[in-house]
Amino acid sequence: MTNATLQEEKEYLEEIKLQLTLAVRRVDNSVKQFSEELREKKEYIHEHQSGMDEADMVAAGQSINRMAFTGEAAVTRKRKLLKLAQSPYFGRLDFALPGKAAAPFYIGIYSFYDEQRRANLIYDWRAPVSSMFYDFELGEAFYATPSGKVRGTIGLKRQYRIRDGRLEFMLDSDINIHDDVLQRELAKSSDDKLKNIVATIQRDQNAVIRNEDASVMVIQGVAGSGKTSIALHRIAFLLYRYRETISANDILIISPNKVFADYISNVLPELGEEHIPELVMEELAADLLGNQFQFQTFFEQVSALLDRHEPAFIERIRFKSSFDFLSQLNQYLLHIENSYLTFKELRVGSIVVPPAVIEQKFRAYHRVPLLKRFDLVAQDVRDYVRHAAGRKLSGREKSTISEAMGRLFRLRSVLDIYRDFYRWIGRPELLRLEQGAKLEYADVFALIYLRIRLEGVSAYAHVKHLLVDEMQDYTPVQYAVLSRLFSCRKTILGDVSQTVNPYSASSAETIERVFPQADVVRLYRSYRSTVEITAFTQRITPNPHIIPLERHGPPPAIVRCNGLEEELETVRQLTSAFRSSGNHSLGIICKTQRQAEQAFEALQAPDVYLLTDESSSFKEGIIITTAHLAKGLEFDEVLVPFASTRTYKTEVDKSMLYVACTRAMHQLTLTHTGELTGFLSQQNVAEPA
Ligand SMILES: Nc1ncnc2c1ncn2[C@@H]1O[C@H](COP(=O)(O)OP(=O)(O)OP(=O)(O)O)[C@@H](O)[C@H]1O
Repeated sequence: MTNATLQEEKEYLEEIKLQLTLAVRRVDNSVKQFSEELREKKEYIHEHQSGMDEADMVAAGQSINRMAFTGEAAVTRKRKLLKLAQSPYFGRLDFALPGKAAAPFYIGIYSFYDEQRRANLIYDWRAPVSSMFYDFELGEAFYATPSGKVRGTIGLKRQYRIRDGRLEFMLDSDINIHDDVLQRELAKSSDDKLKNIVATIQRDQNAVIRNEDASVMVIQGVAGSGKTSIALHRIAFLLYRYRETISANDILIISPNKVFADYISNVLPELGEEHIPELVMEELAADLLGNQFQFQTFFEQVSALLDRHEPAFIERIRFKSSFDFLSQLNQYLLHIENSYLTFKELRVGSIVVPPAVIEQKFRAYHRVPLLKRFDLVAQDVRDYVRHAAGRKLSGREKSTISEAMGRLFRLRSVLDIYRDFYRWIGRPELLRLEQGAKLEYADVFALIYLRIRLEGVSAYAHVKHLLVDEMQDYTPVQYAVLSRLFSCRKTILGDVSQTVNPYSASSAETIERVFPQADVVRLYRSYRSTVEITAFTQRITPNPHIIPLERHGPPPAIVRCNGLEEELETVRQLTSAFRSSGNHSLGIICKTQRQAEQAFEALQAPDVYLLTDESSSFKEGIIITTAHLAKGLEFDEVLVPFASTRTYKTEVDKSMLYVACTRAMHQLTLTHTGELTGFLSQQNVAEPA
């Protein structure tokens, strides 16, 4: 790149910054004018209140609201302009239509339209033309618009990093997409929550983000492949593409816990979108059960599995996480409808209602959920009797009819029906419903499913796009519930290797059985960890398809200690070493909550935070937590204490170890007392320095 080019680009940047400053000034002026008008209007109303009738007041109120709304829009615009001024664009494409001269397109996080020049100075990364930045190198290219494909040639593709209004570097990319820039981005340390990746979105990721066709999109991607990032960018894309019909409030994110929800909460605002409503699975469950039942949470279920190896408990979970369970529930629903109804003759005064009449009325409502039909049939039978008798019915006659309809079906409540299901399949031992005890987590969604099928639930009909993260931890019955509650488009993502409960893990294939129309995308490139860390984690749960990005760092270390005291002292030392390293975040990830508390006690420092299932926000710096809660998060450095064979021995333990180790970006250390866990063979492990 020549100095002249650099000079030109610097001048162009200054010019854009100037235009942005002028635009900010214009917004400021208009805001000032608005508030002035608003003040005058309010004063006017105040003074003339007595002479105004109701219609005048309503009109005045509306005009104030309109002004306030316009004022808010101006504030949002100003915020975007100021953000652009820090980093106006990250890419440029020179694109020529056939037979025409090439024109530059600068691409940034938002678009910037200069009203004075009537020109788009910056294109939003989501604009149709910007897709070529991610999809093509130099040469022939095209982009799709709602009215068809536009073809042409890319003559130049340039990348920039502009921070605080200063050009830090720029690169012409004529070979492969952004590898250099991507490397630089990934090598940085993270001190914060998940960030936007607009400048370095990869081609396969872009295809997922911009997919407009899939009604259900399932993304199965290895650890660190950018699933969560992509899903959030996809939401931003959909909000832009369908801005006339979808707003932030029409989207729902189902996340595994509050900490995760907080961890991902920055990305959309960074992309200029509002905060998206989110629900934790358990909140959804409580809502759907009408807060009638106390139930075990997923976290408690997993903790119970970690604490004790109880075959009957495992068997219950395993069965209720199978696709077969869902099929049997469906069969049972058909069965009760066909076999549990007894239609008997009904006498009301001198009128006889034959069973066939009742049955025919009942069957006519086959689209209505079973338990909702009885009232409707009762109404019809009342009409029938009234008609036959040629008079009004007494209160007592009406209740005779209602009671008789209630006796048509021998089970009263959804819970009774659920209990009966286990008798029907001949496995009553699979349901543990002790008086006063909490409902087991594995039963929660089965009960909800029956409730939806038998009583109908119409909540959440307003949602226009559903995002489900950590899909591996939800079972077919949970997906069946989601499918019935949310008829909208869905993006579902996760990694079956990162389950925290191997007895209830769902793979993309399982989910496809519930959503046969799903488009399944698989991502194998891993961006988070160094090659050394990825190679290490592959020893726990191998995946021959994983492709780590070529980025190197120190090999993971395993430190053997002589006794608990020494191990805790080692953790203390490693934490001190972290404080003086260049890294910004350290995750000390344990298997159980108890171990996390123990490590926390031992460290006792003001800059160390303990994250528990009660925590509601992500903290920066040094965090002690469990693998379950660390799922989905990442840290510059990860420390896994107690990596002995005593701690990590079962299948569930292995999942935890894999999740814990895959959280590390640059550095990973494990400590243990006694024999090292069998999930890590000793070979290739570097001894600690
Ligand atoms: N195209 C990209 N450019 C820059 N960084 C990227 C890109 N794709 C992913 N990353 C980074 O890789 C890391 C992992 O991303 P993310 O957490 O979205 O992955 P994930 O697949 O959801 O991970 P996991 O399943 O292991 O929790 C993040 O730091 C993210 O910023």
